[in-house]
Amino acid sequence: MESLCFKAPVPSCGVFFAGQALSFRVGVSSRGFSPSSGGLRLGNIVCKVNGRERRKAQRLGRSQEAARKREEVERKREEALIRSRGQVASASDDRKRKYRNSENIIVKNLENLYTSDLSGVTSVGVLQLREEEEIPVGSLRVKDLPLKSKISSPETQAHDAIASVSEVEADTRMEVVHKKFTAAMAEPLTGFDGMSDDKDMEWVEVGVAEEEEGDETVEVWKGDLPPMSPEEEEELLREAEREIAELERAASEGRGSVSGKFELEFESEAEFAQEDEAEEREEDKERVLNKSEKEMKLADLRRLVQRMELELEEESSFSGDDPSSAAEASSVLVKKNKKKRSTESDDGDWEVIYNGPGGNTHTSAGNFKSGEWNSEEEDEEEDSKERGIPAVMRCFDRAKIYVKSGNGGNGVVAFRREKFVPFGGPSGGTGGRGGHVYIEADSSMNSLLPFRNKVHFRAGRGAHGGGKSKDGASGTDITVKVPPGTIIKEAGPEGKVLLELTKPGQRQTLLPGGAGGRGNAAFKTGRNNAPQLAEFGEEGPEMWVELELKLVADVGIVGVPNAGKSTFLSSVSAAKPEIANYPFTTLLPNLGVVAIDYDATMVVADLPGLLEGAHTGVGLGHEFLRHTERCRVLVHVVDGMSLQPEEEYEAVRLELQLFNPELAVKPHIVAFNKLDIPEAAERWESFQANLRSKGVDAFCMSAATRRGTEEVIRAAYAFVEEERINVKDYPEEEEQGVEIADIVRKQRSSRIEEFTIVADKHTRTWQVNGAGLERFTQMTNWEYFEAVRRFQHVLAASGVNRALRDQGVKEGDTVRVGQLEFQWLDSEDMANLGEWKRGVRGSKVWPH
Ligand SMILES: Nc1nc2c(ncn2[C@@H]2O[C@H](COP(=O)(O)OP(=O)(O)OP(=O)(O)O)[C@@H](O)[C@H]2O)c(=O)[nH]1
Ligand SMILES: [Mg+2]
Repeated sequence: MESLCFKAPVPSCGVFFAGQALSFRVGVSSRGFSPSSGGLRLGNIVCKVNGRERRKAQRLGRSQEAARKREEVERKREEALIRSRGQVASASDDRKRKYRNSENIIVKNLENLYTSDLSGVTSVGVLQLREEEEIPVGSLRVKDLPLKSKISSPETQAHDAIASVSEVEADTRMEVVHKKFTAAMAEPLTGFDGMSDDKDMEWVEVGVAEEEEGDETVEVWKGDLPPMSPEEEEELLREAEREIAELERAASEGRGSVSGKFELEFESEAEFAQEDEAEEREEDKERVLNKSEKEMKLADLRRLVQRMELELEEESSFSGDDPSSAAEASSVLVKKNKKKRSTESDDGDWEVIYNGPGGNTHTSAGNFKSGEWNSEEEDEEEDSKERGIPAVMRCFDRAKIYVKSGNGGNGVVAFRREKFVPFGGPSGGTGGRGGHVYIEADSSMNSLLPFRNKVHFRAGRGAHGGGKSKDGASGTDITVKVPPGTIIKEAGPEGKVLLELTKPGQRQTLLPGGAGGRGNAAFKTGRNNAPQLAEFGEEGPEMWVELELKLVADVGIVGVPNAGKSTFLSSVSAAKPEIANYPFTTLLPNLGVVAIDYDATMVVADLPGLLEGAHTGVGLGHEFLRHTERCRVLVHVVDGMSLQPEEEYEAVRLELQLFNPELAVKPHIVAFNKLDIPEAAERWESFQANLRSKGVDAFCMSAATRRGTEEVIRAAYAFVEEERINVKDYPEEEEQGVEIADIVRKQRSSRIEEFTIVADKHTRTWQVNGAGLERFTQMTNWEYFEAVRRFQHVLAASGVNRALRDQGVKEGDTVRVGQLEFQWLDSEDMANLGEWKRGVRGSKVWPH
């Protein structure tokens, strides 16, 4: 918003602030204006200090504060003078009165401006608001600007304005004067064309009314002015003058305040300083107090935590036979898992042992030779704190790894030098290709836990070519071993599935290694029989991939915690999962192979228990249900000791459905467990009847005594067989995945003519994108002149130069191809390449 400023010879000049350039708005909002920062000022002008001045003021610091206080005194004196003129009877804080006062001052000032001798006025200033800092002042400093002819004779105009409104009622008169004034001033402002120097500034006192927040216009107070006789006015003036004189005396003597009608105050600078220091001390004391309080609180908290930890330890040492709630068990769980021990034998076998509550141990074991296994207790603790579940559970079936295939070896420039063989010809060999990254399903692995410790997999780089036409050796390939059932995805939220390894021994190329760079022997042609250029080896691609394990099992055992799932698995297979009488004994899925009739086998997976609300994260959540997705049949073990087995059954079914509707339609067998216990046997009849009414046939068994388990297994096997016939073996899933190696190969063979140009006209940068061109740029060895020339030729032949010219590239613009940046030169003569032409063939020195 533009603002008005005036320059006038100033009949009654107000306070001067040395060196402060201020800008203001007529009718500026009073937002940010606080009475405490200066109170109601003469005329209530709200000003904004421009940035430079504000910074200056900040630098001035304390002296500025002192100056402000001096201004305060001055201001009060001004106020006293005004009041003494009879416009306001007392120095009350009443807002309405203040308002009335300021409005009157506006009119007064405007009238002054019009009626006073403005023959000396040479300019009208317009200042722009810059900083959002408002300070109230009573006077304005304006900038010198050429005054338009319209108000070059302000005397007559002002007289006219006053004359025309003299008959109007007193209260509306203000409005009219104000309007006229604004109209008169509006026009010259449009001619504003800049500001002059500070030294040309002068001061004028112009009142501006305080405006209500958000209100656009200046409010004009309407009402009766308190009538005052000339004698009263004079009396008031004399009184004010007396007090001012007294105040000045007090100030010169360095005394405190002067109490009178206007309650003026004055403090010497020394007093200011003293007061400030006292305040600071007070503040410091407060800070110290707060600090000690905080420390006390912190110590209290620490004690509380220690006590809780002790309690937790006591709690967690309860006997294994004690039944306890799920919540208790899971709270103990995290604590107990800290007692992890992991070992690794020399031949790559690994074993992780968890000391569960009640003295039970859970063991996971496997073999991997590619990865190193180290126990990282502290890391795990931190992880478990972060996510609420032990890291080992999170890392069981998920991992994120980095793979990079090897770079190709560089080609070399060499010539055959042999006695009696002049001009032996080029003999620079080609670099070897970089190593590939393979991925293989290893049946000896059953989790992705090894990837907790080894994340980066890099294949070896190809050896450089040699003289005598020797090609470099290929880089060493590496194989990332994963358990069967692993899905390999691109990292990221929308990562595509790249591969799926389901069968043991299945092996795929994940990333092919970079090609070796050609040596100069490869560039020999009829026209150039002594080429002096070679290529760099191609960089091997790198990427982050996410691994996700879905166990490959024929049968999945589901059910609530403590139903006897692990007991069932142990009774039907040779697997030895942890069995204990508390919920969530099983934290990671266990696999077991069940042999039926000697020749038929099937894999059974025992999964961690499910609770109602698992999909919202209750208990261990339903994360592990992912592993049942590949199962052909589900065995639902129902806890016979449960008070309401039917409801329990329904809850688990619902959780299955919520996780994946496909799971709910999978064939499933209901096995009512713990039939050896009389209470359970009592419930069996009603349970069976209940399920039958729903069309489900339930089995009953006692996993502990192995009674009835065979029937369950046979029923499950029948389903498995049926499914096997329906779906001939595993569907060819690996064919569906996106072969990343194919993508890489395709990119490599992409043509250099296929490119796009992205122009940033602002920075004059041209980005040329194209897989073929980028590969070519990366492989160009800039050490050789011929390579540089070849690059230029390729740019021309591929149409890049023409396309850039068509799009308006100019001399000096930046052109980027892949990772390289060039400057565009219009001349065809290749500028500094001229050096090369002067017979520096074969030099490896760039002509800088
Ligand atoms: N009497 C009797 N007890 C059983 C039977 N099956 C399991 N149990 C007991 O039930 C308790 C829990 O058995 P688990 O096999 O650990 O149960 P789970 O379903 O694997 O439990 P989570 O792994 O915690 O989900 C153990 O104390 C078993 O001894 C059974 O058929 N009869
Ligand atoms: Mg279990």
